[in-house]
Amino acid sequence: NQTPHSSYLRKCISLAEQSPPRPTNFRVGAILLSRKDEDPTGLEDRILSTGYTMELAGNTHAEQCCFSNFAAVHNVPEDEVAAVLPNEPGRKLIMYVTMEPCGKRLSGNAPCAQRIARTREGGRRGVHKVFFGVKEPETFVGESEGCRMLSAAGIEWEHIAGFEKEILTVAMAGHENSEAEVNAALGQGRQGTNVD
Ligand SMILES: Nc1nc(=O)c(N)c(NC[C@H](O)[C@H](O)[C@H](O)COP(=O)(O)O)[nH]1
Ligand SMILES: [Zn+2]
Repeated sequence: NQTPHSSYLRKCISLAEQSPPRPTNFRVGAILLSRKDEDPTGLEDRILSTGYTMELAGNTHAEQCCFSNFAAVHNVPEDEVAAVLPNEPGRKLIMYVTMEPCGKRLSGNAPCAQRIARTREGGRRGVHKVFFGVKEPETFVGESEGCRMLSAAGIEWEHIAGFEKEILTVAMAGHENSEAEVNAALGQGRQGTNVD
């Protein structure tokens, strides 16, 4: 199967490993790219931006940094990124994230599913699909709402199995008893399901 998902998730894990460990969030990595329609191999992908948790100042999430970095290159603030994202016929915007985009944040900051949904403002196609390696564990906000919010915004999502333990180990490295938390999250039985 010549899908590029595994190599992108491995790249996202490397990004997540650059995130400073904290007990109050997860270390996550994200990639934004443009993919040619009908190109399952991803050989014609164009990487647009990357991000990892707390890459940028403040309590920032990987997906948020991914958009902020792209917006900065185009001299607009992150909340105007929709206007500068490519909107080309024959190509679609795709995101790879180690973890399901958050639907709620304990800090109250705008969740990433909302930021992703906002890329479709102004009738632009915005992000078409999000691939992630794990559902968000229930550590902070209980049952995650991210996938439901993406679906509600007409954005497809898909869980790519096979990297759960690795992704969770990186994500929870700053947590107390992280090993036990990783195993609990793996056992939650929510990993590996494609239904939200
Ligand atoms: N998809 C995703 N990318 C991230 O970069 C990140 N850190 C999380 N983490 C989700 C988790 O639910 C929140 O980190 C907590 O709810 C605390 O909220 P804050 O991060 O302080 O806003 N999720
Ligand atoms: Zn988030």
